[in-house]
Amino acid sequence: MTSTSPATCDLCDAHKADDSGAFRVLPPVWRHFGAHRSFHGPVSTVKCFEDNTAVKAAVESAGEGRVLVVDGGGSLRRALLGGNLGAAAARNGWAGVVIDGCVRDVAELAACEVGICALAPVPLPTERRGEGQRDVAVRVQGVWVRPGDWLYADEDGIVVSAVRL
Ligand SMILES: O=C([O-])CC(=O)C(=O)O
Repeated sequence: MTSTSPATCDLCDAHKADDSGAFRVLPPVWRHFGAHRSFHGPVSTVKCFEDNTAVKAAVESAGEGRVLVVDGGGSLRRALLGGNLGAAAARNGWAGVVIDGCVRDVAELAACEVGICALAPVPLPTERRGEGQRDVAVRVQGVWVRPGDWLYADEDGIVVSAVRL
């Protein structure tokens, strides 16, 4: 799955003149934590803040090759995904998880056969209060990402498109 992902640089070469908003490049703030450094797929979203209830529910459901984009409000205080949820994402067929927020269990995540991008590691987990929204339009680092968009990630960065590229 991952070896066939188009390179983000090639996608940007092809779409660099696209000013329609259909093709978007996320700001370069991401670190890779999963075993897959190149991944792509249609987007499903979670919007939450320092509560990973909805992230847990999502990665414990069938991923079907999708990329879960988590708008965590950029919080650096709590980890929205760790080794258990990373393993669940891999087991349930998610292509990747992109978290505008933090992760933990870095060594365990490195062994998860899935793409995982986040801002940083932090060891403090969330407290689950049942909050969070699923499959709403989110803003990730200032860029709109919508369910059904296509996301492409590799070591050069992350791009999002309204259509499959
Ligand atoms: O359960 C959590 O909140 C995060 C975590 O540590 C894991 O996924 O293993």
